[in-house]
Amino acid sequence: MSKKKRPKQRAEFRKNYQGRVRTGDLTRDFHDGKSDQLADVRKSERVSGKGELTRKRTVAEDESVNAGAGNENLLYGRVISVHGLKCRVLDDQGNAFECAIRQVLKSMSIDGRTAVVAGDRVRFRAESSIDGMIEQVEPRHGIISRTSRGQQHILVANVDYLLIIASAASPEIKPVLIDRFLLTAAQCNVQPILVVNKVDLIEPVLLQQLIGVYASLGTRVLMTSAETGVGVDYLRHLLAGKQTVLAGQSGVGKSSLLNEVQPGLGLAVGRVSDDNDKGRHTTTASRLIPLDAGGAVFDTPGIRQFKLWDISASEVAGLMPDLRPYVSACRYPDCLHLSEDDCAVKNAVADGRVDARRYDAYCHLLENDLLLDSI
Ligand SMILES: Nc1nc2c(ncn2[C@@H]2O[C@H](COP(=O)(O)OP(=O)(O)OP(=O)(O)O)[C@@H](O)[C@H]2O)c(=O)[nH]1
Ligand SMILES: [Zn+2]
Repeated sequence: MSKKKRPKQRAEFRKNYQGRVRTGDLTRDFHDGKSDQLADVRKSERVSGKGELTRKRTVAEDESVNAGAGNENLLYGRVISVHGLKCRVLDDQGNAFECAIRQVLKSMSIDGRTAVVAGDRVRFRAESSIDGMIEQVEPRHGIISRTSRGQQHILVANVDYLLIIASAASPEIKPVLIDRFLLTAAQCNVQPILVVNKVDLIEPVLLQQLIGVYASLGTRVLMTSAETGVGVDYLRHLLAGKQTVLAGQSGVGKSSLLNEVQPGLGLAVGRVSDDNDKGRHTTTASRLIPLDAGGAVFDTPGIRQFKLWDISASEVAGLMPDLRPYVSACRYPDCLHLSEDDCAVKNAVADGRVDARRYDAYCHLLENDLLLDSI
């Protein structure tokens, strides 16, 4: 085989391999947090030389050999963060490695920046106890991204849940922030979970109306207290085996809740300053927190407070499940449902088919987040 033909063949191998294996054993096992077990299964099948899995894996090995290295000694890991050409990777035992990216992976991506992204499941070669080389990247699902100058920039991949944490008090609950995160979840096709923490600070009945609105949209809503432990068991149960990204402003209790979900984590907890009712961003670096029950929580400052980067004003109503049914009935295809005549969304609000508070939320999002930016 001539050297020139190799990249094409590799691409074909990759295509076949991805199509047949990705949605099956590798990805699922990772989500179940059973990669050690999987490694054992593979080892035994390698010995027996039989079975589907062995055959598929051989293709993968060929691919790696083509890339210039065998993969018997590759470790599984998850990328925590990417800094230029280096990635910080956590292996399945929780050891951290600084990894470079194999050139062939870089050249396969159209945009060099997305060859490897935070959240990626990778196989890498340990070159010392702290350094390594990423050889393979598993296919992605649940991508949270933004687009800048026409290019998609992935912030984190392989996300099952966007955990939107708000606090009932101190800082006070801000529905606008919740709405913004919900839109992002809808746009990225990631399931949102709304957690209202610090319920020990108020009469829970005061939250009933707000929670009712979100629950009626089909959003899962939990009330928790890191202080008293209310709702923590259920949260732990939900997060088990899933890849979760945290969102929520500073001081709402993200670290405190995680410390309760997994006792012994010992994450630093900040103090909400009295003067402005804001937290202080105790946590500034990206972190990946593997959970004992499988899965992991991904916490990165860039995502916690993100804005509506990629959503245009005309898309918002279509991303709100209660407004969506009326959008296509509008007279003008580019209707913003604000001041246009004979607007189906406004008519639905007028006769009570859409909750007026939700329409207010819609106007607020548009006016504060989107229209101002574009003026
Ligand atoms: N009363 C009460 N206080 C809480 C609760 N959860 C957290 N706190 C307090 O709120 C403050 C902020 O908590 P953190 O866990 O640091 O909040 P965070 O969201 O991780 O903040 P950043 O790291 O700045 O983003 C601390 O003083 C916590 O003790 C709760 O359920 N009830
Ligand atoms: Zn309209």
